[in-house]
Amino acid sequence: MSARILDGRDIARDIRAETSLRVADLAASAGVVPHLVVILVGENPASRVYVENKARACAQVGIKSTLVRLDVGISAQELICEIERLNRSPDVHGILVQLPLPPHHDIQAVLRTISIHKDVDGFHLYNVGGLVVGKTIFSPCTPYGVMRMLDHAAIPVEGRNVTIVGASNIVGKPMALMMMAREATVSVCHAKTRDLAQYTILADILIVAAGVPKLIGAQMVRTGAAVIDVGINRDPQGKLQGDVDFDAVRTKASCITPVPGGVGPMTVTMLLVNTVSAAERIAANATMHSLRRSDLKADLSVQLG
Ligand SMILES: NC(=O)C1=CN([C@@H]2O[C@H](COP(=O)(O)OP(=O)(O)OC[C@H]3O[C@@H](n4cnc5c(N)ncnc54)[C@H](OP(=O)(O)O)[C@@H]3O)[C@@H](O)[C@H]2O)C=CC1
Ligand SMILES: Nc1nc(=O)c2c([nH]1)NC[C@@H]1CN(c3ccc(C(=O)N[C@@H](CCC(=O)O)C(=O)O)cc3)C=[N+]21
Ligand SMILES: [Mg+2]
Repeated sequence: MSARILDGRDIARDIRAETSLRVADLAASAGVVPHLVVILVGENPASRVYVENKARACAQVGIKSTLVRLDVGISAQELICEIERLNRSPDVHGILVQLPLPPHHDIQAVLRTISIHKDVDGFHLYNVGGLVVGKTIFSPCTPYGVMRMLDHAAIPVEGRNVTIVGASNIVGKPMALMMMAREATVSVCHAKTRDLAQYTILADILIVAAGVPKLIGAQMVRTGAAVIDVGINRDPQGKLQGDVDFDAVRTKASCITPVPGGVGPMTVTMLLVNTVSAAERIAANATMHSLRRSDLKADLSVQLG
């Protein structure tokens, strides 16, 4: 068997085309251009690549994007002030703080400062909690992108065994919650899991987000499984690879995502989708209540919260 390749760039292209139409509608109906602000603290080279990808993708669909670069030594107070300024700005619809942050910042405290209505990463405590009870405003982009890939490929989720390798706040845990919401049977593995293979071999859908090259070999995969590789690992030559031994596993899986060109482009695309949704929600609310600019923030929390 040779697995069908799930092409994230191809699926992303279709979703971006729909997203461009939503951007055009919003301009026509409300005169609003969706605007994403990305905050980058310090000089992490990997973060720079991602941030550039995001800016390029925004431009493609007509979303305005602004990069706010802050010095690595910025204080927690200054960072929080900057976020509060963006929360109040009526022409900003999405705010993303690129992770990781320098170690002297309390990431949860920073993320909680972002208005829940502009939290296009879905990382605010409110949106994380919303995932548990089925009431999020924004779903986190990577797990949301994985769901959209599976749906696009008509891979059923309900009642299936889903194993997730990796339990981070930004990928593994929200992925597990989204899979539970779709009535999958979910196992979540992490670095302390004993005998990883006994869980991976059960999976109808195996999702890997550990950051360990070639963690998953063919012998760990059930024949006919769908294998989703979230991992991004850069070798010393700068070449990207995932967490799955692609050449070995593709002979056993029924479908598999490549790296690059799999989940990565979907993540960026879901950020675009969330940013347009944010702009649509804010524009609708502004129209409904004819808000004065200075009242925007307070009113949103009452009317939409
Ligand atoms: N394609 C995309 O769009 C994105 C890709 N990524 C990539 O996905 C990977 C994971 O990212 P992220 O979740 O942020 O990473 P983290 O480092 O925050 O989390 C990694 C998780 O994997 C677990 N883990 C580490 N080693 C093993 C192992 N040998 N066996 C089983 N589990 C293990 C860790 O366990 P423990 O909790 O016990 O430490 C942890 O839960 C990275 O390669 C990252 O670059 C991330 C975001 C988006
Ligand atoms: N606040 C925040 N939100 C994030 O969503 C976030 C973050 N911080 N920190 C880092 C991780 C990582 N991440 C990726 C995004 C795009 C690709 C991507 O586009 N990958 C391309 C290749 C990119 C390349 O060439 O390096 C691909 O897989 O084809 C990968 C990884 C988002 N993250
Ligand atoms: Mg197509």
